[in-house]
Amino acid sequence: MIEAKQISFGVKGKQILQPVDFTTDKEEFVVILGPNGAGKSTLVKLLSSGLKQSSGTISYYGKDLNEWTLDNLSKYRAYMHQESMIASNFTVREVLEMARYRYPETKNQFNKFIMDKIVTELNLHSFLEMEFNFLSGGEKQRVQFGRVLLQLESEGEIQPIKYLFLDEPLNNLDVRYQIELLKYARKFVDDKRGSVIVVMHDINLCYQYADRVLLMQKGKVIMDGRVDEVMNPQILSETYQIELEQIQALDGEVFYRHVSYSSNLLDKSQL
Ligand SMILES: Nc1ncnc2c1ncn2[C@@H]1O[C@H](COP(=O)(O)OP(=O)(O)OP(=O)(O)O)[C@@H](O)[C@H]1O
Repeated sequence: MIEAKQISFGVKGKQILQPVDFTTDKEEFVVILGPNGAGKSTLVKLLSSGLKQSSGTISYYGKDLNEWTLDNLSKYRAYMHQESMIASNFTVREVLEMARYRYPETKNQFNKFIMDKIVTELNLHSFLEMEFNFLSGGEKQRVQFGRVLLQLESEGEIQPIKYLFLDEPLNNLDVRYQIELLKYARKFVDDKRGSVIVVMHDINLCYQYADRVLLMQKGKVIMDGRVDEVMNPQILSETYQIELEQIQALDGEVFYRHVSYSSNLLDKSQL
């Protein structure tokens, strides 16, 4: 369980995140959605301990974050950030092996097993021996996703719920790998291995994969609820200041699109 009470963040007198409560106590796929600069990455950094809140408290499984050692916390939550450079010439294999660094007690046999499994499932074989920094943007994202998954793997019992924080993980991925990553993250939740808390911009993919959505605007969480409650087209249109409509296909699939310019949204004299 993660419980954040009235957490906020400010810097040099500028309030970047207004006080917010956030609790998650079951396996769920949570998407943090909102316009650029809304405070999404800031919230994810605070919740994953990548940044210290200016006020409020955060606890994991009832224990305040301040009381956790990094070594211990790393086994329960992993954070994939937006920037993918690594300040050294490590190979992809070394980057992945580093994720197992906090499991010295785990037998090498399990480390090898889990590494082979994730490398195969994410199709990373072909660049294992390449220098990480020479990979393309999308390839780096796939390796980083593998790294955070490896970080959370432990032998035996799955309990307690683990937390996978992903900040814009779809950046640079082609459409195949966007879907594969989201399916993998969804399976992580459905297999009861943990919760996924992800910042993303694609509202259609958000609707397809999320259980719960936190909608942010101007440093505030303006809605937090089930995906179908939050992703009301009127609310989304107001938040993004662009007219969006929800379409239901014949097979029942729901998707969103921008109301076309043939509507009265734009001044046609400018076209
Ligand atoms: N350390 C900082 N110092 C000053 N301003 C900051 C700092 N961190 C974030 N900000 C500002 O706070 C706002 C929120 O930033 P944040 O990265 O959380 O937004 P975001 O919703 O993730 O945006 P995007 O969708 O563009 O990635 C932005 O205007 C950003 O410039």
